[in-house]
Amino acid sequence: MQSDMFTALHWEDALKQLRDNGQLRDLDVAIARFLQQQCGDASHTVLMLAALASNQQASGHLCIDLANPDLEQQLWGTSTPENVQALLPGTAKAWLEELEQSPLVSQDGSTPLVLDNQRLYLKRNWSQELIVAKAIATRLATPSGLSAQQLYGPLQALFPDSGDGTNWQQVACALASRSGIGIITGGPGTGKTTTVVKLLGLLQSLAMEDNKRLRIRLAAPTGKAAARLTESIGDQVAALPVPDSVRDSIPTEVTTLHRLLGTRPDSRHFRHHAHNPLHADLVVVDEASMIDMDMMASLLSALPAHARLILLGDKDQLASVEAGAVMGDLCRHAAGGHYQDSTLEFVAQSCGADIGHFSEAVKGPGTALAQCTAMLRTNWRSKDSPGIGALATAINEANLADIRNAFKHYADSLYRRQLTSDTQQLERLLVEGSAGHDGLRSVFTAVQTPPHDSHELDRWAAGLLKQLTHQQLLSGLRSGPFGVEQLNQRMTHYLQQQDLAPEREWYAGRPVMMTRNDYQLGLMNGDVGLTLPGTENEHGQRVLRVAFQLPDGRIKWVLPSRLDGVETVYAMTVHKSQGSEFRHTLLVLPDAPHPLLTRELIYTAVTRARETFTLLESGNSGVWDSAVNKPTRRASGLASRL
Ligand SMILES: Nc1ncnc2c1ncn2[C@@H]1O[C@H](COP(=O)(O)OP(=O)(O)OP(=O)(O)O)[C@@H](O)[C@H]1O
Repeated sequence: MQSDMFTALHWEDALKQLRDNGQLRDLDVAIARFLQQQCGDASHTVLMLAALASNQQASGHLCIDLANPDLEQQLWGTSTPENVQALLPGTAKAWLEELEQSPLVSQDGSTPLVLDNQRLYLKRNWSQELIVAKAIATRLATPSGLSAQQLYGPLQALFPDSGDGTNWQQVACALASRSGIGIITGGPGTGKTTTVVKLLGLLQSLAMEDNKRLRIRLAAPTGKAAARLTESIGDQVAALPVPDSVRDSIPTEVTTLHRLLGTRPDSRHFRHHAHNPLHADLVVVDEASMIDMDMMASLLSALPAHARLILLGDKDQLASVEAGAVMGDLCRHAAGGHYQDSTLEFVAQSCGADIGHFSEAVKGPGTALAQCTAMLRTNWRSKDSPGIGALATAINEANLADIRNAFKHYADSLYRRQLTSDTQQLERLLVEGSAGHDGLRSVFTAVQTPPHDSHELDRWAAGLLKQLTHQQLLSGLRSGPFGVEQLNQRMTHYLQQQDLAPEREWYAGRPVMMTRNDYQLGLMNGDVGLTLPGTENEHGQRVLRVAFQLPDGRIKWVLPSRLDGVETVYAMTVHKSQGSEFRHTLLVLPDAPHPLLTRELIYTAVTRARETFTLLESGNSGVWDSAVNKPTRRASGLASRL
């Protein structure tokens, strides 16, 4: 029995078995077959590892980290095949030796597989990681030419009330002014937008004093995130204590990264790249945790050498959907500071902050990257809803006792409900509203009475789209009884039972989400629209159209027949909710732990809530606890390269 198990299967049979088990995709199998054709005597181990390296991308990994003590977990997740030794015989040490001997593997990217520092990459992933690491290192090594003395006066003017403690926003501005890259991380409401607006004021003022004018571009990974930043940035720019000429030269329009780089129909290549760089001197990207390695490589390649890059985001949020955890890798040590003496001195001189006031930061021999990274630590918005902030902090610290206390202590903003056998309990919460927020009934009532004046339609639609964000149900999963697919079906059915929605695919009040980018329509994957009666046709009938809000705030009306990549969105995955905020967020958990339910996922769900958060548990509290105790680990070499 034992010897049978240890007899290696033929590589094709092993691949087939793993594909049949759902542990490899067709694409992964195709890659192994292609490599076998390239190199007839490729070993079983190399072909299997190639297929698994390809498959790792589906879990967000860039490579197989053969030195990872949890390698088995990385390769197989929670279901290591019983005959694993027959599928992939040997140990990581033996695999490394075989890989080193293989003509398909090199260290310099001259082969389809790359082995770099005990990490096995498909060449494309390795190249992207290298582009990102090199571009960041070059920017880190490029001093901005701005001295602490030059920064002092403007920083005092921009932060007049710094008080005695360390003003991390001011420090962030100083550090981001120092080299070709600045990274500002912080939880919701910590003032990332406020800080970056002041930073733009600072850098533009200094440039204009020098008779230059920075070409500034603002971007975010999704349309929704771009729209949200557009909404919040305008007022802040208007309030900047800088001369009008400086204020007027700071843009308030935020575009998506895809639009910034210039998508081309039917091509995955962008219009802007290393040989046709962006026309910009300063690029700010918000919600940077959503940027995957592929996009980061494209962005950095398209930046002209002199242009400064500022990344804003929350390092604790879910990593990007596609492979890589760039923001997490870049901010790995942000909480500790790790500032070198020269950095502390620069901050002391530019911010006028006594070194003693800087004691929150851990002084130490941090990397060059740490010297231009700042973490904002005070949640200014949570003054209105301190419960959300307390819960988010307790989740990040994986402190189950603090989590329980937060629910107890902030019982007016944090709710924990057990879903009972009453199967329509959840539907009622969403339709009638809960925790003091209106539900969908109010939206469905309002959509029945469009304004008579067609000029008012846009404003009406904008108001309803906003109303839709009062309350949002989130799930970490797509499938299963508490996955968004079934939740959306249940909601549709309930609305029909309540006579709020007719039994038709398209009806007034149906919220939909784009599931792919439609460049012709200018709508991006994740954009949410609301189906509404639009203008009257020649027969006096109102034709249904779907209203989307564009990043610049305008309303775009689209006929349902023009939309082929959309789905109903009464419930949304936590992944898709990134970049959005809702007054009341409800997170529903399945009745058993699931590999996709991680600490970052529930942190992201909780921090989507502006005012109140409701946890809906269909099983016992173990599901939530196990998610809190499961941080995401994505294999990548970016952090160690930097
Ligand atoms: N230093 C400060 N003092 C007082 N209020 C502040 C300060 N910084 C920011 N705020 C206020 O806190 C709120 C949140 O700030 P801001 O929008 O800049 O945070 P953010 O980190 O970009 O938030 P998010 O990404 O969650 O939207 C705003 O109302 C802002 O005016």
